[in-house]
Amino acid sequence: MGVEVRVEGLSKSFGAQTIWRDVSLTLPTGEISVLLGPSGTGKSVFLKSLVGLLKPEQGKVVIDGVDVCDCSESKLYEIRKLFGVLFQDGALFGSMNLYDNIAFPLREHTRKNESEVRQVVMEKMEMVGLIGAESKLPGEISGGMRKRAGLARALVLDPEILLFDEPDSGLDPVRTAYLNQLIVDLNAQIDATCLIVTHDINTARTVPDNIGMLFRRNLVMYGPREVLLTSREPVVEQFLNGRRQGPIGMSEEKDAGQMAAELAELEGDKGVPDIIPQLDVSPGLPERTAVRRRQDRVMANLHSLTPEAQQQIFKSMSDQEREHYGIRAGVAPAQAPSMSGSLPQGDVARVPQQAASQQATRPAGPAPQAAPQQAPQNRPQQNQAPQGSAAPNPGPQGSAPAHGHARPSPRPRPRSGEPPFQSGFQPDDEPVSARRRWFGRRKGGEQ
Ligand SMILES: Nc1ncnc2c1ncn2[C@@H]1O[C@H](COP(=O)(O)OP(=O)(O)OP(=O)(O)O)[C@@H](O)[C@H]1O
Repeated sequence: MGVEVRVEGLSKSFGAQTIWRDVSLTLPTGEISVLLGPSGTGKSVFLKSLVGLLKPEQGKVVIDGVDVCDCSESKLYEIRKLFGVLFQDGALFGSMNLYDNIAFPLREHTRKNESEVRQVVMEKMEMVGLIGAESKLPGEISGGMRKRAGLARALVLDPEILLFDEPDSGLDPVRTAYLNQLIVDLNAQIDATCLIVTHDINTARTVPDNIGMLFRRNLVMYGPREVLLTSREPVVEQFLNGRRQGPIGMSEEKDAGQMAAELAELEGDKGVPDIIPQLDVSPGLPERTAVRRRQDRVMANLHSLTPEAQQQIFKSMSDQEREHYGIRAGVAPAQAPSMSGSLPQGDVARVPQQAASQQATRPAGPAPQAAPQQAPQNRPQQNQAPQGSAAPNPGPQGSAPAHGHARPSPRPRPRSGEPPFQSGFQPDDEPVSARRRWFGRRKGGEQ
C-alpha cells in the first residue's frame, strides 16, 4: 500500500529565477494525482524535489514522518526506496538489454541472488506486457515499449510512491490510452500513491483522482478531479480545453488586455461542463482500494467543493453509494465558492481545505439531481480524518468496517441499464485490449 506525501509551503528558485513558491498539497495514500501546467512552470522540478534530488529553499515534503528536504543522507536513501520513477524517455541504459535494465535496481539495491532477481524481473515484465523482449536493446524498440520497460524498472523495488514524468510524451493517442489503462491497472494491483506530470488533456480528464495545476510560479488549484474538470478558473479551463484564449500565452503569460478581450469572446461558451468518466480497472483485476478511501475523504469535505463539482460527484455514484452517504434527490448542493478568480491566488490551491471560508462569487449552476442529507450519524470517523489525507482503510471489500455497518462495494461494476456516468470504459474499448496485451496474453511485440 502507498504512503501519503504531504507538501507544505514548498518554494524553489534557481538563482534569481523563482520556479514556484509556497506550494502545499497532499497526495493521498494510494490515489492517482495529476500535475498540469504550461511548459517551464516547474513540474519536473517539483517531481525531483519530492525525491530529494533538488533542495527547495523553503517548506517541507513529509513522507512516512520524514521531511525529505531536511533529513540525513541515510534517511533520504531509505525514503528514496519508497519511490519508483518513470522518466520521460524511460532513462534506460542504451548498452544493456531490457532484462538487465530492469534488473539493475535489484542488483544495485538488494541482496537478491540471480534466481530471485529473475523472478522479480519476469513478473514485472509480464505486468507491462514485455515478455519475449528481454534481450532487446532500448535502441531496437519503439517509444511505447521503452516507456513500459522504464515502468517495469520503476516497479522492481515494489514502490509505494510512483512518479511519472510525462509518460505520454512521444506516444500517439492510442499508445497513450494503453499506457493510461496500464497505470490505472497497476494502481489497482499495488495501491501505490501515484503522481503523473502530463500535458495530455485526455490523461488529465480520465486517469486521476486529483488534479493540480502550476502557473505563474504558483499552484493555482489542487483538488478532486471533479473540481478542476468543472472549474471556471480561466487558466484551468484554458488548459483543460487546449484553447488559445486565456491567460496562457506562447511564452507562458499573456498581456492582460489581450487576455480580457479573449475571455470576453468566450463568455457565450459557458455551459456547465460534463465530465468524462474516470477510467475503471480492466476486468479480472481487483478494484482500486483508493477509490473507496477517496470517496470517504471527498464526501467528508463535500461542503467545501463547488456546486458543479458536487453535482458531478453525485452523478458518478451508484444508488447504493448515494444511500450509503445519505444523499437524496431534488435538493441543491451546498453553496461553495466558485474558485474562479484572478491569478495568482496561492490559497486556491488548498481548495478542499479552505474553500468553505471563501466568498461565493458566482451563482450556482443548474438544479442538481441530488444533494447530501445530514452527514450519516454512523460515520463520524471519516469526518475526523485530517482533511486532504486518506480516511482509514475500511477493510476488505464486502466485509464489515471497523465502525460496524455494511458498506457498498466500491465502484460497483456497470450493470446494463445504469446511466453512462457509472460505466467507465466498456468492454470493447481500447484499454481492455491493452490489458490483454500487457498482462501476458501476447508476447512483447512492437507497440
Ligand atoms: N538544475 C537546474 N538548474 C537551473 N535551472 C533549472 C534546473 N532545472 C530546471 N531548471 C529551470 O526550471 C524551469 C522549470 O523547468 P521544468 O523542467 O521543471 O519545467 P516543466 O514544467 O517540467 O516543463 P515541460 O513541461 O516543458 O517539461 C525551467 O526554466 C528550467 O530551465
